Amino acid sequence: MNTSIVMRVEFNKQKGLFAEIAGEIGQVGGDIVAMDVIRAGKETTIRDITVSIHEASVLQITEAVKGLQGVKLINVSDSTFLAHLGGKIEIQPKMPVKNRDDLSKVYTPGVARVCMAIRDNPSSVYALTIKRNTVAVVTDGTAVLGLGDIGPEAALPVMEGKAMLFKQMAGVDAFPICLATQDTEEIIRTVKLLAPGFGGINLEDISSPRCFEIEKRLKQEMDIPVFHDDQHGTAVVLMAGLFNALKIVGKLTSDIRVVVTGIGAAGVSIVKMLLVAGVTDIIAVDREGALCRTQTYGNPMWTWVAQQTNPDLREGALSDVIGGADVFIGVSRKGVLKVEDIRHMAEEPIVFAMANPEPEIDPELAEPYVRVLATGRSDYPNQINNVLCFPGIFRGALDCRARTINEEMKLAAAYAIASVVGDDERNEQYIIPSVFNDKVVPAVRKAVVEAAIATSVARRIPPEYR
Ligand SMILES: NC(=O)C1=CN([C@@H]2O[C@H](COP(=O)(O)OP(=O)(O)OC[C@H]3O[C@@H](n4cnc5c(N)ncnc54)[C@H](O)[C@@H]3O)[C@@H](O)[C@H]2O)C=CC1
Ligand SMILES: CC(=O)C(=O)O
Ligand SMILES: [Mg+2]
Repeated sequence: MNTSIVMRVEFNKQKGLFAEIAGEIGQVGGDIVAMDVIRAGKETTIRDITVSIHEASVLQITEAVKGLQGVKLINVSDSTFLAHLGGKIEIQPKMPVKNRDDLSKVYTPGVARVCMAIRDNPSSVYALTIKRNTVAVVTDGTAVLGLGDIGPEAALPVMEGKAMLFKQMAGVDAFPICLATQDTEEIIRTVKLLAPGFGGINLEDISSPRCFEIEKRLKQEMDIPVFHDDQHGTAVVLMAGLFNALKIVGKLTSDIRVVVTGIGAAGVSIVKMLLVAGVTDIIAVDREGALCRTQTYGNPMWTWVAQQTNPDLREGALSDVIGGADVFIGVSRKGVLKVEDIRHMAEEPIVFAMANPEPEIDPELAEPYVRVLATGRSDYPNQINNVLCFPGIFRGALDCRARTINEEMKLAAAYAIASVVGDDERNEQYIIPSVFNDKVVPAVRKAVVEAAIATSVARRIPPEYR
């Protein structure tokens, strides 16, 4: 991914040094996009040079400029880091507190009457506080993006980012909560203790298999919606892309064979959604090869998946079981899928290579052999990213005060995302709407509310349905 950096340099004007600086920047793939003169002396000048450059080359470019004779590199600022200075979100009051009268309403003594009203009628907390619009984004920092166990502090920028997107895309007030524990029971207890202030819980970047137990228990033991984004957000968006890809190749969910590789947080949820959507021929593959009900596994989720899938009891590595598959779905790691594997798939293969940041196969290698290709990346068409799901799904769940987010609501969200791509727009390069398409959140919200009402998990009927 490219970033933009600003390099403040001082150099002698007379010696053609700027050309040398520009040359070095160009050598390492940097693109000068702006330049500001900060000080222009008789002999020397100080300039801010703004450069667009691949993130991986930032160090190289600074070393190259530092190494030039007669050039002093005063400072380098990276726009990505600048965007994070002091954090990315804040709390804003809804009204100013200008005088004693205001103060006595929003705080003591007036607030006491509101507190007692909630004590007497606990459900009025939804009407009289932020609870109706709040989501806790909870992590323990153990599976952050594709970075692994980097700890709760290092996870905070991602959780702030999620909170930002919740607000910008769906008006949801989300709070980043990074827990200093990896103990399943402690996480469950802590989230339950936090619940009074929240209308929903978005679990994020908690490693598998602990994430399954944590989510299951919280769903059982709390009456607000709990949603593990890496499992279900990914599965919902993947299904949306799959529905549209199948329309392009003219195949039905009931007729396809799907190979899912990487049976972790995302993979398990994807298998569950494929089953709910009517796919019967699924082969789940992890490091040890195809999961098969003839085997026993230490991971109870693998045992469950093995029992629900692989009807022909196939065994072996990915390359042994991919022959004849209509669809490959990867949520594992870079390089797992080979061109040879794709060549053994059925006609018009569909490949979702979603490992971040590097997909299961280099898109350029795969492209000549596939009919539809999707990745998790923003620099290729068909980006599968859970940001298409979580803002709208929580907007809908909060608006109808759903007690849970069930399979029907997830499937409805997937169809809603797919429907944003019109029949006349859909093609191999466009199976999934952009994350900035403003039709996505309203479509997902509507579908989720309707599914919640239909399955009797809504505790409030929004005005438009009364
Ligand atoms: N595009 C998107 O929206 C999303 C992409 N992802 C990506 O999907 C990947 C998996 O994420 P999670 O499910 O959260 O991680 P996870 O750690 O829970 O699961 C990964 C699974 O892949 C398996 N695996 C690793 N190497 C393998 C190999 N060579 N062959 C077969 N299986 C292998 C692991 O054993 C594990 O079961 C990551 O790269 C992540 O960044 C995850 C969520 C959203
Ligand atoms: C996108 C996301 O949530 C992840 O990669 O973990
Ligand atoms: Mg995540």
